[in-house]
Formats: sequence, structure tokens, C-alpha cells
Amino acid sequence: TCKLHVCNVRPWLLVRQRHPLGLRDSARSYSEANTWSKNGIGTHNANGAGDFISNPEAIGLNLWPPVRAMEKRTERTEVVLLATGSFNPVTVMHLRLFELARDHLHETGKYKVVKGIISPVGDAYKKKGLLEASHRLAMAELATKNTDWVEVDAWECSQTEWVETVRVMRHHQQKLEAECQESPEKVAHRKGHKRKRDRSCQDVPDLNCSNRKVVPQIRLLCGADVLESMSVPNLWKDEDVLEIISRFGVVCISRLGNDIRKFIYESDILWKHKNNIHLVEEWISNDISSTKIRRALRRGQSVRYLVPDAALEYIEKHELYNEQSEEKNAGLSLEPFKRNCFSNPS
Ligand SMILES: Nc1ncnc2c1ncn2[C@@H]1O[C@H](COP(=O)(O)OP(=O)(O)OP(=O)(O)O)[C@@H](O)[C@H]1O
Ligand SMILES: O=C(O)c1ccc[n+]([C@@H]2O[C@H](COP(=O)([O-])O)[C@@H](O)[C@H]2O)c1
Repeated sequence: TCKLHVCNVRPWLLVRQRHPLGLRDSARSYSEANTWSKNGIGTHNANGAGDFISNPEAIGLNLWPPVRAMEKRTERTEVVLLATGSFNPVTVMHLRLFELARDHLHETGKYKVVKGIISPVGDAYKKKGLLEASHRLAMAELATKNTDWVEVDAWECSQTEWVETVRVMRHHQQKLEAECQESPEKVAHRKGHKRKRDRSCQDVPDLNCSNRKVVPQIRLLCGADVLESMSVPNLWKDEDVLEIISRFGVVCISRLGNDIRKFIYESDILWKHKNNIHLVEEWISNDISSTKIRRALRRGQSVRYLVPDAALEYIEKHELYNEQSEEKNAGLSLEPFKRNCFSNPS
């Protein structure tokens, strides 16, 4: 692999040039002869190992343009997966969601997942048994310390009021846009270019050095239960659901007990935008939920291997999750219900 990488030979080229001595020789024919010349691929190869196509152009193998075309065609849309939720506490299944979604998107050949974000909901969500955000955040951070692409973001849970998911998505999309809009000076510095000046010593935009980086797209990563919850009256606003699905898109992981295909069929909004919903089947079905973890902890049962070790140590150290903590917010309405019923009292 290393050899192929170093000599920049693309596997599809190798397949086209397969010859009796095998792929390694095809690769070597390019690296040693370093030629796609009119003389033919590998004809400079002293041991003759590469003399398998004498004149590629004669058989219509005009090599460089197809290489470029292939590179263009394989340019993939960069995606950032955003998972919102209580994470009360974070479980190994929450981490699995990211792996499953990334595999799925990569298999389409159209997307490249560049980052995953866990965004725990704020305390103002008022869900029964919801522990303080500081604890949920700390556990999620400990749980992600062994991954190099999933991170935890505190913006949502540090807001004093509950924030609708669509606003969390907008926030992260804007943040990505800002990150990609580096100043020309910064871009030039990064590329080692000197600043271009005109005669009056004004900065001139350098088109080769501009800030034209394509901004990655935020997608909502969720389990089937969250997508289904979008049709619960007064829980989500229709316009928010529409924006989440049509503007951003969703990657939805199957969950035992949720028939997501039927649900999409039954919802006019979801059906209309079904092309923006990636359904991912988890074949190694896994029915872990935070509710079950909390129940086991209350009962003094082990949750090892269901919760990442570092998060479990934190739970034990701080003696989290007991009968008392489960009664937090008991009797209170979930903030989205309160907000939507107030603005839409019918
Ligand atoms: N076993 C699972 N399969 C698929 N998705 C899951 C699973 N567990 C959690 N998720 C998803 O992870 C996200 C965050 O979930 P959340 O923090 O609400 O955990 P949860 O296990 O669903 O919690 P609870 O049991 O308290 O409802 C949601 O999108 C949820 O659908
Ligand atoms: O944006 C909304 O209207 C909306 C309505 C209900 C729930 N949500 C979000 O969905 C997530 C549900 O988490 P949970 O733990 O209640 O399954 C959580 O992040 C909420 O903020 C979002």
C-alpha cells in the first residue's frame, strides 16, 4: 500500500493495466520508469516488467484526462455529523451511532465524514431525571477521549434557555462557515505565499490563494425514535422539521421498536424529503438506552461494557444516578411542549 501511495498510482489504473506479473509490477513500471510517455507505459523499465502496453494512446488510453476526470468524479461532499440528545448518561451505543453513520455515508462514495459532534441538551429541557449538564458533558468528554474524530460541544448546554435542534444545527453550520472564511492573510500565511500588492501598495486579492474552501455540511445524526418523535403533536415545529430535513439532512439509525420506513411513508413532510434522510440499518441490533442504564444503576447492577469505562468511573466517583436524581423535573412539562403550546394554544 505504501508503495502505491508513494508513487501515486491509483488502484483503478492498476486494474486497467493488470498484466501477467501482477499489480506490484504495474505499479513499479510507473514509479521506476516514471512515465506515461508516448513510448508507452513502462517501456523504460529495464527488466521489461512493464512492457505490457506499448502505446496507450493507440488503444484510446489517453491517460491524464481520465485521471483528472476520475479525481473530479470522486470529490466527495464533506459532512459533519451532529448528534443532539440528553446523553444521560452517554452509552457505547451513542458512540456506535457515529461509526455506523460514517460507514454508511462512506459506502455511498459521495460523502466524506470529517467530524462528529455530540451536543448534550441544556438543563432547561426539563426532562425527568435529567442530570446537570456539567456532569453529562464531563461524561461525554471522557467517553470520546479515545476517538480522533468525534468531539463534544458545550454550546447548546451552556445556553440558559432550551435551544431547538434546528438552532443548534444553524449554530454549527455558521461556525463551520466562519472557520472556512479565513482571512486572505491567514490563507497566504498557511500556504507560505507573500502578500501581493499593487503599485499604490494596496493588497491585491490573490485568486490562487483565496478563501474558497468548500464548507462541510452539518447533518443531524439520530436514532429512529427521534425521527418518529417529530410527529408528536406540539413537540417539534413543522417549519423546524422541514428545515432540518430539507436544508441539512438526517442520518437515522434503526432502533428496535421503531419502524422508520413506515413512519416516513406516513409523514407527508418526511416523504417529500426522503432523499435527504439516510436510513442506516444496525444489523448488530443493540437495545441500549440511557433510561435502562439509569435503571440498572439505581438497582445497583453493573453497567460495565454498556457505558464507556471512563464515564463509568466518573459515575461511580460522583455517585450519580439514584432514586432521588430520577425524580428531578418530575411533574414538569418538557420545555418544547411548553413553548409550542404557549405559542400555539389551540
Ligand atoms: N440503541 C440506540 N439505537 C439507535 N439510536 C440510539 C440508541 N440509543 C440512543 N440513540 C440515539 O442517540 C441520540 C441521543 O439519545 P439520548 O441521549 O436521548 O439517549 P437514549 O438512550 O435515547 O435516552 P433515553 O433512554 O433517556 O431516552 C438520539 O438520537 C437517540 O435516538
Ligand atoms: O427542536 C425541537 O423542536 C425539539 C423538540 C423535541 C426534542 N428536541 C431535541 O431532541 C433531543 C431528544 O433527546 P431525548 O433525550 O429527549 O431523546 C434533544 O436534543 C432535544 O433538544 C428538539
